[in-house]
Amino acid sequence: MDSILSLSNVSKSYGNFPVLKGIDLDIRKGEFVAILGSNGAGKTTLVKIMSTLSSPSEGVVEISGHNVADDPASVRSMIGVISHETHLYNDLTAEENLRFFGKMYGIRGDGLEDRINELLEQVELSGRSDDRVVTFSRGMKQRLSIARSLIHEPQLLFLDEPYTGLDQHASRTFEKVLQDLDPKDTTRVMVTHDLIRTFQMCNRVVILDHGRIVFDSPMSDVGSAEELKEIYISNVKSHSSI
Ligand SMILES: Nc1ncnc2c1ncn2[C@@H]1O[C@H](COP(=O)(O)OP(=O)(O)OP(=O)(O)O)[C@@H](O)[C@H]1O
Repeated sequence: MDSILSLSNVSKSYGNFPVLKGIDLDIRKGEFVAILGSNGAGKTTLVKIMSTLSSPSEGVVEISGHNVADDPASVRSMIGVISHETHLYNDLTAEENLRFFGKMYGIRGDGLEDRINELLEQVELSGRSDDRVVTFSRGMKQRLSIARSLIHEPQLLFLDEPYTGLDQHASRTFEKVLQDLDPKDTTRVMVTHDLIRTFQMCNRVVILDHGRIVFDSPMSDVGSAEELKEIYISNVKSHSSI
């Protein structure tokens, strides 16, 4: 399969403190990659660099052959990001938020309205489409943020602990949204601490420890969630987060 995301010798330091150290990673179209690691391992920093929200101190990031540093605008139209920050406007309604982001990506007319309705239904917010986001609970904001990230049908979706704030029902709804994405159309990279979900959903696992990749394997080579936990523990020097 073709490569969609490639990192060569990517490093990042904050002042004198190195957070990422010489990361080489190649992600192929259609993969669902989990990035695991303990608190402070550098996972969010890595995702921010992959998704153009932060620049590396050294190294090159390419998305579909575009160098992210030279051509961030082209790259942004190809990617979606779900993180702790919802990037929603509190004073706009759910529908107005999605319309705003859709237009930003150049989607217009009936196509945009259909897409908004489809996504609101998928994240089970159709009944609240005309309510302002300021009246939403945290979990509802997170669900709308999921719809926002998918409005332009991104080829590459980054998920940084996407289950934060979702209750059991909303987590299942979200899993269904994720599973309904055709892997041919959407490559996924997810940071998570949830080893059971990782084992069930992802087809590749990358473990980061102290800013380096210490394990990278297809999930088909991992026998069970229990085995994944053992692999995690044996590869991570401090494992307070599991
Ligand atoms: N803007 C910043 N300025 C200075 N240091 C930072 C900044 N952002 C992150 N760091 C530091 O970089 C290291 C890696 O942080 P990062 O958020 O990438 O970790 P993480 O693996 O995502 O952790 P967690 O599991 O807790 O979310 C931490 O030591 C953190 O304190």
